[in-house]
Order: sequence, then structure tokens, then C-alpha cells
Amino acid sequence: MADREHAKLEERTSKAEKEASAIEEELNKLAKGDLSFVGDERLDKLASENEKLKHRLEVLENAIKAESSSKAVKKEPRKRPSLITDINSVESNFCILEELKNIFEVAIGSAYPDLEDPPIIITLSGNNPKFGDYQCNSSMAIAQLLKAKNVKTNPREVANNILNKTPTSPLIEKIEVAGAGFLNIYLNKSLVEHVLNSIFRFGIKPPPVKRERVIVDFSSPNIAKEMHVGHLRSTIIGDSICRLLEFLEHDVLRINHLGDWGTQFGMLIAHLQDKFPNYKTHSPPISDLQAFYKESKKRFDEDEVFKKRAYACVVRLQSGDPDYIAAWKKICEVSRLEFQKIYDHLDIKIIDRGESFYQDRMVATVKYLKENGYLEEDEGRYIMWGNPDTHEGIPLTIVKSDGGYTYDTSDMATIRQRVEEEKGDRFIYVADAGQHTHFVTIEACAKRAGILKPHQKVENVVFGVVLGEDKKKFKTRSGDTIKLIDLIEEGLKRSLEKLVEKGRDKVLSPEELEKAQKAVAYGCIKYADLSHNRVNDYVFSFDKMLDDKGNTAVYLLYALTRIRSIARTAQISEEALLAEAKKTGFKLTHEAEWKLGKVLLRLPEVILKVANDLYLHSLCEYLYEISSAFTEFYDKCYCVEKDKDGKIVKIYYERLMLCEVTARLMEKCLDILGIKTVSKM
Ligand SMILES: NC(=[NH2+])NCCC[C@H](N)C(=O)O
Repeated sequence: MADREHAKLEERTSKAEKEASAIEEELNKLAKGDLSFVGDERLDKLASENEKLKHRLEVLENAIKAESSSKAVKKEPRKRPSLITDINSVESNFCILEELKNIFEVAIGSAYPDLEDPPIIITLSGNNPKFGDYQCNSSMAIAQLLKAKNVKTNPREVANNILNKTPTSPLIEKIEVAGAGFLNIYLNKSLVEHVLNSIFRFGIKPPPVKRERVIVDFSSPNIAKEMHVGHLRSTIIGDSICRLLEFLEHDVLRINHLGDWGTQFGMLIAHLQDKFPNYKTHSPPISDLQAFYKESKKRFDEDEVFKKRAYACVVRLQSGDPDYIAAWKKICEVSRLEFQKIYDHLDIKIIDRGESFYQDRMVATVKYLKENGYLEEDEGRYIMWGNPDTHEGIPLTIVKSDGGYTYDTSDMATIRQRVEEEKGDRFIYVADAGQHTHFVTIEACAKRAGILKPHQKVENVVFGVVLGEDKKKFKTRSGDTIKLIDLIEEGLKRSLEKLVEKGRDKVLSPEELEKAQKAVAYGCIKYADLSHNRVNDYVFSFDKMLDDKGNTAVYLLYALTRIRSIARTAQISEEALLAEAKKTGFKLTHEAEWKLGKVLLRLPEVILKVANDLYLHSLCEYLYEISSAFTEFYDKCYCVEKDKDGKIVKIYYERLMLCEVTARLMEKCLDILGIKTVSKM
């Protein structure tokens, strides 16, 4: 390639990169604002701004990628997406938003063929029906782009041009140009009815995506130390991310990256040898590992001789001495049993693969990094910079001055294992915000060392800290840290109290009551966590979680049982409804039915969004939106009409079908959130 062209390309790339990072910064700011409640117009606006910025960012990032890979080869024109032409070809997993993006990509592409990667910005229109159902807001951005090319135009003119080129689609009833140049899109009712019918008849299916191998590193408590509320958040968020990706049929590997290989094991083993010399034949009574840890730590800090022995123990352990490995295993077992209790309560499936798993790989990784000149000597240690020229940020400590390895070393070996052996496509780490810099550095170093390819990233799903109701660090009344198991037991107790308070113990059988108690207790803890924007700190309050009004698990579980009971009262079996659906299909006549129907069709778009940004509160908001739309529908539309004596005189089959689809969608969302539903409570 000619030098001049190369320089130009580079200039553009760096400009785009700067723009992208500026946008990313803005996005981060937006993301920190809590958008967790719905309905406020300003928030809607912000959210839609957010969408636009995200889209811009995506476009710019794509441009960077394309530019850096374009070399001298002329870029192939992007393949036009294929659009639906026939309602009957549409299945239950149809994603309206994706189709609209495709439609407008075609429209904008033919209205402005000279614009490279024009922004395709489609958002929901919000609550006012006069703005249509969705809107395309690309005109403003395109007018700007044209202005930069000295083309005189205005957004309204652009909007009209786009409209003229928009292909007809069975998805769209009509499009109107409005205001400054918005394109308001009205959906075609028959298509919505058709998709609802397919969901009803063939079930909920995931929207199609390219299958990826995703490694999700979550929970990851440390052996012999406490599993604390931070680990609880990681467990809940991580499990839900896995469930969502599994629903999309990705190949998900759930990894518990246990802290099972640090210096602390030296002192624990040394202490074990003194206290329980026959640990190899008898299980040592260290059920209270915390206390055991504290004792050994005390000796370690106070007794020089013990300290030396402890260090020697680490060396023996890490070199694989069978006696030391046996002692270490005993200690790990005790911790694991404790962790397992929590996982059993919360129904968490996870594979234990702690730091120790990487011992040999750490040796190999250190060798690789050393031989390829990535390490620098620094006062006896070996460090690695993400960027050796700027020395920005902080370096990783790969080898300590005593020759030992660190958390950094293990994460470098870990990412290498996940790329090379697991052949992962996506690497997700659910860990508190305090570790973010660590993961940023791991990513930079892994890229620098060629372990991660340029398009691969370390996705650190960060979350804020858990606060008590006094907004201070979550502690017991006496000021101790809270044991997770105690927290869960309290949840169970409080949930039962709540059910009894509502007189449910008189209506439900003991088994039903216990099921409801567990669903509510575990559900409320999970939902409270997941329904808040995870980057924010969140206040742990059983009172709030167990409130049956507002956006809580209790409210949603009740709403769901109520919906389920509608069909029960009507005494219409699912088979009878199905037969009816085959005959008549769906008809959305009442305004409230139509509104609910449109909300129900948004699952694919919400799922795809969350799979991308891993913010689960959007899914919770959607769930709450379904239940609000349902309430409005149920207030306004009879499903079953009865006479004065309570005898059923008329059954509205389509409405019962709508109830069924609503219930199934809510169940699916709750399932992804890891929340069990009950048929009665
Ligand atoms: N690959 C990782 N570093 N995963 C996160 C580990 C979390 C760590 N054990 C902690 O308790 O904070």
C-alpha cells in the first residue's frame, strides 16, 4: 500500500479510536446512573441516548476493526440482510428489533449508498402511542455526516429520503416522519398475532445466534477464608449470566476459580501438622476453618520459627510433595463442603477449578513470557507491563522476589488455558469492581503476549458492594461480618413469616408451603441483586425484598400464580386451548390486548441485549413490564364471564391464550434469573 494511504488510514483509525473511547467514557457514565425504575420520561430519553451512543460506538469499533484489517484489499460491499416477506415464515423466536435494523439498513443503504457504515438507530417509542411502536432515529446523525461532507440537507429531508427507500415489510403497518426527523414505526397487528400464536403452539425458542464457547468465571471464594456477600453477588449474577447464555444455546463452561493456592496454605498446613499430626488417617476436626485460619495467622505473625516453616511448607506444597498435598486436600475439602451448602440452597451448578489447577501452567507461562522478552526485572521480581512504552497503569507481578507466583501469575496462566485448551470465544469474569484494574491489566498483558487475539477481550462483569440498611458496609448487629449461611437461613425464616402473615399456611399444604417458602426466600435474595444496575452498590434489606408491591420477586411470583389460576378457574385445559388456537389463532381486539401482545414479543430483543452487555436488570425491568401490561389487560378485559351465581357464561379463549403466553414468558425470564416458580402460594 502506498505510504500516504497508509498514513491516512492510520490517522482515521486513531481518530475513530479516540471517538470510540470518548463515547465509551460517556457510556460508562450513563451506565452508572441507576435506570432501574421504569416510566420516567427523562430516563426513557437517557436510555434512548444510551442506545444511540452504544450503536455509534459499535459502528466506530467496527470501522476500526475493518480499517485495521483492510490492508490493500478493497473492501467487499456488505451483504444486504435478507428480509422477511411472508408472515407465515416467521417463527416464535422472531426478533422485531433485529428485523427493523435490517429493514433500515437496506433503506439507508439505498438512500445513501456513499455513506460508509451509516448509523442504524432503532429504539422503542416509549409510552405515547402517537409516536408509534418503535422509531428510527438515524436521520439526525446522517444529516450530520452529510454536512461534514458539505452536502446541504436537514434531518427531515433525510427522514423522507429514507422513508422513500424503505422496503415494504409484513412487520410494518405504517411509518410516519415526525418532529425533527424521527421515523415513527407502527407494527402490523397480524404479525404480532401470528408470533404469539407460534409461541403458544410451539413454545418459546431462543433467537438464533452464532454458537460460542463461553467461559464464565464466577463465585470463586477463597479456601479457609470466608465466603462473603461479594461472593454471593458474584454467584447470583454469574449463574444468571450462564443461564441466559445457555438459553441461547451457547457452549457455557461454569468455572469456580477457587482461591486454593496461596501463601496462606503454608501456614495452614504447618498449623495442621502441629495440631492434628494424624490428619492423613483421621479427618481433622476443623469444621470451623475460620477459627483455624485465625489461629494459624496469629502464629504466623508472631512466631518467626513458625513463619519460616510456613514458607517452607508452601514450597513443598507447590512442588507436589504427597504429604503436603494430602494436608492441603483436607483443608480444601472442609471449605468446599461449606461452599456447597450455599450452592445447594441457591441451586448453583459450577465446576471447581481453583488456582492450584494452573500450577504447571504457571511454570510454563512464566517460561513463555520470560523467553519472549515480556518480563522486566524490578528489585528482584519480574513484572510485566500492559504497555512497555508508556508504563501506563500498574504492572503485573509475575514472579515475586522469593521466586513465588501471585494472583497475577495465576490469571495469566488461566487466560492462556482458556484460550488455548478450552478454545474459548468469550471470557467472562464476574468479580467485584475492586478487581477491575487487575482484569484490565490481565487483558492488556495477554494481548501483548499474543495470548488473546486482537478481537478477544476479558469481560469483567463488575458489581458494587453490598450495604446494610444503614448504608454502611453490611455487618451483623454486633459488627461481625455476615455468614452467608446465616443470611440464607434468615431469608427462609422471614419468607415463612411473610407467608404466614398472609394466612397462606391455612390454604397451602405443608409441602406447598415449604416450596413457596423456598421460592420466595431464594427468589427474593436473587431478584433484589439482579434487578439493580449491578455497577451500583446495593442495600440489602429483607423488608424491601419481601414487599409484595413493587418490582420484587414476591410481587412477580404472586402475579404469576394469579395468572395461572385464571385458566384453572375457567377449567379450560391446555389441550382445549391449543385446539382453539389451531382453529382461530390469536386475535388482539381490545387496546389493552394489543399493548400486552407487543410487550410479549420483546423477549428476543431483551435477551440479545443482555447477552451482549450482561446487565441483567434489563431483563428484570422487562419482566416487571410484562406483569404491568398484564395487570392493565386483566383490569380491562374479562377472560371469563360469570353470572350472579358464579356460573361461567362466557369464555374468551384468545384472552386465556394471552394469559398462557404471558405466564410462560414470565416463567422463562424467572428461570433465566435462577428463580423457581410455584403453582400455588
Ligand atoms: N480468575 C479470577 N481471578 N477470578 C476471580 C477470583 C476471585 C477471588 N478468589 C476473590 O475472592 O476475590
